[in-house]
Amino acid sequence: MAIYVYTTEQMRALERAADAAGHSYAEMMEEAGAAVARVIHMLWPAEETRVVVLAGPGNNGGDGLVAARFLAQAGFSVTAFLWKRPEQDQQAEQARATGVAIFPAEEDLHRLQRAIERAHIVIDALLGTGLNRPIEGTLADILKIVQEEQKRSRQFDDAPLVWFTEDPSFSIKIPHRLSVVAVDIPTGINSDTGAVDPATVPADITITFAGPKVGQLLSPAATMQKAIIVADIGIPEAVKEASPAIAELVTPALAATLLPERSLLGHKGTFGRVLIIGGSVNYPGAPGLAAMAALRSGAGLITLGVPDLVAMALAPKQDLTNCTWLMLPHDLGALKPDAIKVLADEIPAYDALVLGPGLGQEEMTFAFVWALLGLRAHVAPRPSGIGFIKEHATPEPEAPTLPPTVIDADALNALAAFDEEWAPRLPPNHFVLTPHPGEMARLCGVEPSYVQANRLQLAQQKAQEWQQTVVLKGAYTIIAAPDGHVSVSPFATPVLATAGTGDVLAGLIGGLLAQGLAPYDAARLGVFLHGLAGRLLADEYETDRGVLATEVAQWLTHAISALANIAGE
Ligand SMILES: NC(=O)C1=CN([C@@H]2O[C@H](COP(=O)(O)OP(=O)(O)OC[C@H]3O[C@@H](n4cnc5c(N)ncnc54)[C@H](O)[C@@H]3O)[C@@H](O)[C@H]2O)[C@H](O)CC1
Ligand SMILES: [K+]
Repeated sequence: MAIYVYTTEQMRALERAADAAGHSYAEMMEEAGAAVARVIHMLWPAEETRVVVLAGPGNNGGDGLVAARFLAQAGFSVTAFLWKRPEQDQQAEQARATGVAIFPAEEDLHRLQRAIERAHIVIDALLGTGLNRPIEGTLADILKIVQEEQKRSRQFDDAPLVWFTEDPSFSIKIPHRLSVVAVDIPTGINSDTGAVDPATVPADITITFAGPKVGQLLSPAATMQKAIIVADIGIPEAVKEASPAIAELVTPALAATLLPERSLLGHKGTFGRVLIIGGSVNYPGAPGLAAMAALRSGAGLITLGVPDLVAMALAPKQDLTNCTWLMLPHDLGALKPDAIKVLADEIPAYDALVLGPGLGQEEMTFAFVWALLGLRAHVAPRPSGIGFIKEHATPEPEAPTLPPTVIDADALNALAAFDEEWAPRLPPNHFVLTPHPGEMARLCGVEPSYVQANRLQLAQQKAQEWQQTVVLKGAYTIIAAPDGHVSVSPFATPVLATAGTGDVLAGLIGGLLAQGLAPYDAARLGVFLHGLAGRLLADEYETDRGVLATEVAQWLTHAISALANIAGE
């Protein structure tokens, strides 16, 4: 079952279409509330748990009251406070009939405060996607009460950011006393832009309906939600497939379908050869990390094309004894255009290339990148002829035809530094560009803040303009295809925010390209496995800091195994 990411308008259209197809609004609300209750019941024991539901004027409040009813029926002790919602409201009446104590919030904030002080769970059902103005007055007062109590009680710091469907594959950490569970989105988050009202209370668990709203995945909203669970509210598959969405979420099920088949009769040639080109004196480790990841991806043969002194430093490293080496011409440890001569003969033997990790930003290295990509013929420095001796001009090698290639790190900076249009000169749908926001900003000639504020749209627009797959890294990494399709990674883990993890991702995608995946699919699967490895490591260490990029590379094998198990289910 595919999960899509929606704008607020797309979500409303989807609900309209579901309603028209016979799945009424009332049924959707019923399912939404039931899902919230189900998740809570899965994680907390009913008998000992006191729940306070804060219900607002719209459908979000309705969902909350449906959840209140199901929770009361399951044996939880439930109190609901209505804000701007009549007490005779249908959902409130039904909840009351099952034993939910209901009070108007406005009239007695002290009672509300006392209830929250004694509660284990606060359900935030005040506002959902209907937010349309700044939060003030009583609503701000209510949220302040929750926030203060949350601060007093919480152990929030290391809880990992996770994303999963209603069948949780990862642990959720429950803060010691008070947890905040948001219905659909935390109140105050703009579901389109990701803007956050200062009154917003961060949620430990957000249960979002049908699919994530795009704003949830953008900054700063992404930081206001820890675990996000996508709950099915019964919208028929056919309606979902026919309705527009802004992106697709890379779910475990989707990633599993992308795993390359493995023939029993395979040999190392079957599984593809990857050539990693990078490295410089200042960054000797980066190509090594890419190679480790390519090895772990299942590719058959990995070669590192690096300056010899980088090879000396890397060759003894444990995993890298499994690689072969290609020494490339360099000046003081920086690759130079002459490297093309060596590469021209070698490249036809490879199924994929990774270009960039650790290259450095020397002018001659950029010239090498341009020449390799066929952007500009390499002009050899003229030998200083003496006297009458005739210059013997060696013919310049043509830029070799490249296999599918990952362009990463300083190779992206080389593209950004190219003084003409590079995109039209590259064969279309042949490259995966893996910029982080800073590199993306340079490539697009905009500020990094602009990239972050427009992540999804910018990646989509540029992938189409450049006719290549773009992986815009960061929390909820975006993968955009040349044909306009966009996928979003479900992972937003700080584990991966450490030096070298980008090199690991580049090598991994390269390894998947070598196994025959198309650029967009290699990128989607690579980003997923990379995030999953980080997630598994965070669970293993029970912390989301201090994990090394080498470990992320090593754990790719665990990630692949976990995913293969999902695929086998
Ligand atoms: N996704 C689905 O298929 C389903 C979603 N459901 C839930 O419905 C909400 C959206 O409901 P809606 O009634 O449109 O909006 P809200 O409940 O968020 O509230 C709107 C309400 O609040 C007023 N308002 C907006 N901003 C403010 C503000 N800053 N201060 C005060 N008042 C404000 C506005 O004027 C309206 O009166 C969605 O999130 C889901 O939870 C369905 O229930 C199931 C199907
Ligand atoms: K909410």
